Amino acid sequence: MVSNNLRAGPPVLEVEGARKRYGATEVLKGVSFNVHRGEVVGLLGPNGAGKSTMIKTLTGVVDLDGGTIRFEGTPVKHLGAIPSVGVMHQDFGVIDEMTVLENMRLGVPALRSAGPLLSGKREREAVHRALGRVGLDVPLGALAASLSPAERAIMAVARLLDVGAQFLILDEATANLSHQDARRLADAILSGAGAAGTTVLLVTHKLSELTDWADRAIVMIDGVVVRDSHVKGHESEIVRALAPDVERSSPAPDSLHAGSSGDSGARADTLFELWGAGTERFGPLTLRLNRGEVIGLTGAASSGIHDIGLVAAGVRPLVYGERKVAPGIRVALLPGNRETEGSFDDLPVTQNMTLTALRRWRGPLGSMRLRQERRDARDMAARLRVVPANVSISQGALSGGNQQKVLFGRCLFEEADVLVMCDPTRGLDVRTRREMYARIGELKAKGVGVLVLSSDAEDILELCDSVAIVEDGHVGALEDVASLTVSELELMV
Ligand SMILES: Nc1ncnc2c1ncn2[C@@H]1O[C@H](COP(=O)(O)OP(=O)(O)OP(=O)(O)O)[C@@H](O)[C@H]1O
Repeated sequence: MVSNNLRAGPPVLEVEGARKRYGATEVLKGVSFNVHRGEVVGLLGPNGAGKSTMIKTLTGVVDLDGGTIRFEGTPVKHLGAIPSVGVMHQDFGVIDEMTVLENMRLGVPALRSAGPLLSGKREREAVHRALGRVGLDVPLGALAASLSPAERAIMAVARLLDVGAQFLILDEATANLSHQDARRLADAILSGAGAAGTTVLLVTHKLSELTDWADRAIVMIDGVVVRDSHVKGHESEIVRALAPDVERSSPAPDSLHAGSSGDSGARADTLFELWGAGTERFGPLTLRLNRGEVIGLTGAASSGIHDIGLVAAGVRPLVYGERKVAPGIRVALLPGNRETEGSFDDLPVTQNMTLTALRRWRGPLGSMRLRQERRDARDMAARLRVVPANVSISQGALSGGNQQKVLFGRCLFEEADVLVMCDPTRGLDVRTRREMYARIGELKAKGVGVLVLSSDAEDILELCDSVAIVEDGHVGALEDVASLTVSELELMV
């Protein structure tokens, strides 16, 4: 796919011996690396390795305790105020309620006519030019909310490049994008007019993005850089550095699908149905989920798949159609957007894990068995390898991937018959992703029915028996996953 034609120039960014601790926890233990002009460098590492902390020190969100940062040869405290540095996070910094034009002109000096009056014409021309540079053709009056995820991301890049950014830090910015959308974004950044000198530092867990896009990979583990090499020709060594035991811990496809073969004791009775169901965002959808079955619905995050998840879990009401849950069946939800839908930063990890299953720890007189609750949370954290393993700390002190493990632990505590999982592996490292697949395989083998709503092709291929594509809220026919390859699925989404 795209490649940055320019040969790597001198180092733009040099980080030497970066150290950072949060209280007693030393998170960065002397991190050193550099990034050359025109390079695309992937910063990778397991959940909790310190990648976000490294980016936060680079962008000035938190201060380093020790070490140095040099930008274009000059020592700096951080890169936060340097105009040629642009940072993009998962939400792209786009405001949904504003138009494309308004988003593009946010925070930049207004273009005026001769006097103090704003020149609408000059503003529109400037935005047209900026969007043209990244090949984005969207109406300037359209609300950002109406754009596809790829368009929103590309618009955000256009805005950064327009204000002179040449060094882009993408901090898991592609986590919510499908493979195809991430490619479009890469194309926009690296193939856009004048993009030859653009340098990219890319934090990602998606190995496909690394191989598609990056020249070099820096692997961090436990606060230090353990590997720094070109990507091409070193792919398997990079995977091994990231997850030494991934092959061993990877579940065999047969064990993942044991539930549907009937040899696991799972019965093929119906747990849950949607009949001609829909809201203003999707539908009509008819779907039947049986015991031990995993059904996937895939499409871009904006396609309505998460809305289907909320409706399926009974969290959001249907506008039309019917949702039928067999008597006594419990449905648990892993929400798609933990930041706004169910992760409570200020509450301890224990409560984040247990809050939807408190009945488990209720004593005979209704009082809570708090010690048992904490003990169970500690066991669950150990089982899911939450790091750090201290369940008394606040959820907000965990890395994103570890927060996701806590929410998965919450689903497991619910002992539900139906699990509705929206983008279950978002932000998970390679090994943890494999472990989650294995855990879901175990649930399936026990007869739990799982509905996976994911824009990640690997989730669908590893977990699901059948899949339907969702496009602009329209749900296609269910297809047998066994007949699909990764690339076929990626092309479909
Ligand atoms: N505000 C905080 N207070 C205390 N500890 C923190 C805080 N933020 C992060 N940590 C700890 O620092 C370590 C590194 O976290 P960081 O978010 O940098 O990891 P990461 O590599 O980005 O992980 P992920 O891939 O899961 O996003 C973790 O152990 C985390 O618990």
